[in-house]
Amino acid sequence: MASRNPRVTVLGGGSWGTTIGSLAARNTETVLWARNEETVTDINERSRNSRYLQDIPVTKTLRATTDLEEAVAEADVLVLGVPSQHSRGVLEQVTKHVRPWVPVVSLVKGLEQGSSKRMTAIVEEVMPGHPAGVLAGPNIAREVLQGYAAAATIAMPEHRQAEMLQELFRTNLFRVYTTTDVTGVEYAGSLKNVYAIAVGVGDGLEAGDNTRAMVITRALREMTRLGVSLGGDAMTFNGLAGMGDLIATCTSPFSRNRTVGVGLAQGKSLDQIAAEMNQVAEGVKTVATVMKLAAEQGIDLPIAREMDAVLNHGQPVKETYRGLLRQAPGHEVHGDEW
Ligand SMILES: NC(=O)C1=CN([C@@H]2O[C@H](COP(=O)(O)OP(=O)(O)OC[C@H]3O[C@@H](n4cnc5c(N)ncnc54)[C@H](O)[C@@H]3O)[C@@H](O)[C@H]2O)C=CC1
Ligand SMILES: O=C(CO)COP(=O)(O)O
Repeated sequence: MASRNPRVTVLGGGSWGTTIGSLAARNTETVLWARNEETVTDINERSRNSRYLQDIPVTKTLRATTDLEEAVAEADVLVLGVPSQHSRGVLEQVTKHVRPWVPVVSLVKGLEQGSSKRMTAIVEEVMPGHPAGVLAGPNIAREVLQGYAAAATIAMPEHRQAEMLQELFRTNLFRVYTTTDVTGVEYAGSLKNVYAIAVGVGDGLEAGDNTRAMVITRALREMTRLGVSLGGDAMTFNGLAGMGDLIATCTSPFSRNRTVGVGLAQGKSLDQIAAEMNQVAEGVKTVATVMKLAAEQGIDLPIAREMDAVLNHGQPVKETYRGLLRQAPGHEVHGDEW
């Protein structure tokens, strides 16, 4: 890393890219690349991103630009903050302008449709030689930006690099832990969205607090079974990126994924929900990929399967919990049942 203060460049001017940019700008020089001119002007002139984060102020020194080449050419650290289905395209645009040793930290909680790849695998493909990692945890953007205490974990293949990057993102109120389990953190972050939709469906059907706790707990088991079989560490799923984020996303009224589930239970169509929200809910597209990965691993994921049936195969939402309750429970820890 450079001897001057490292420059962080965040790609993506949505709610989370802006929030992470704001945190990093407290510690070091930070540039945010957004494609929307109004967002750039809003950040540069008013220290706001009102489109995504209403009137919550961002750090005054955070600078934004629509010029991708200018944003990345001098970067010492690249942060990927665009939704999963657009990440490859953005990385392809930036790769020729970035210096070869620059690490890439993904904020993305989704998998690429078709290839089923995690974002760090895409970085390795599109930007070979760049160290690739991920920052994830229970981090509802607006709460972090408002300054409520929160924590996340940064995963890099080399622990020393995770420790260096930790310093760029942490503040008194945003605690950044380190790990080398990139695979586990990425799968945990992506999988929890699918289960937040399931919990939203339960909440929308007014199924009650015990049901919510049951689904969250059994969801964690499903996430862990798939994530471990794909190479993640089981302990990661019990940590901030797993259990922590599952709790936040399944219970927060601000979660977009949970909101999708609530909307479906209220009889809204996916198009209607997407139009009302105007933000990404990664779990909607992740569920089919998760089913594909589970089939390849020979693992049954009953809760995810019900969400796939609702989202992709026209199953009426009211059938969801009926379907699950028909299954007999097995061994709590070792069983394959939900
Ligand atoms: N919002 C949150 O609380 C958190 C979000 N995340 C994850 O961060 C990632 C980004 O999500 P958000 O910022 O919340 O999304 P968002 O919906 O708030 O914003 C997405 C941003 O990406 C931009 N974008 C979309 N396609 C693009 C393209 N082809 N080129 C350039 N820019 C493009 C949009 O213009 C928008 O600025 C997602 O994977 C999400 O799961 C992770 C932690 C917290
Ligand atoms: O990842 C998040 C919180 O950690 C944000 O969740 P949603 O995308 O469901 O809003």
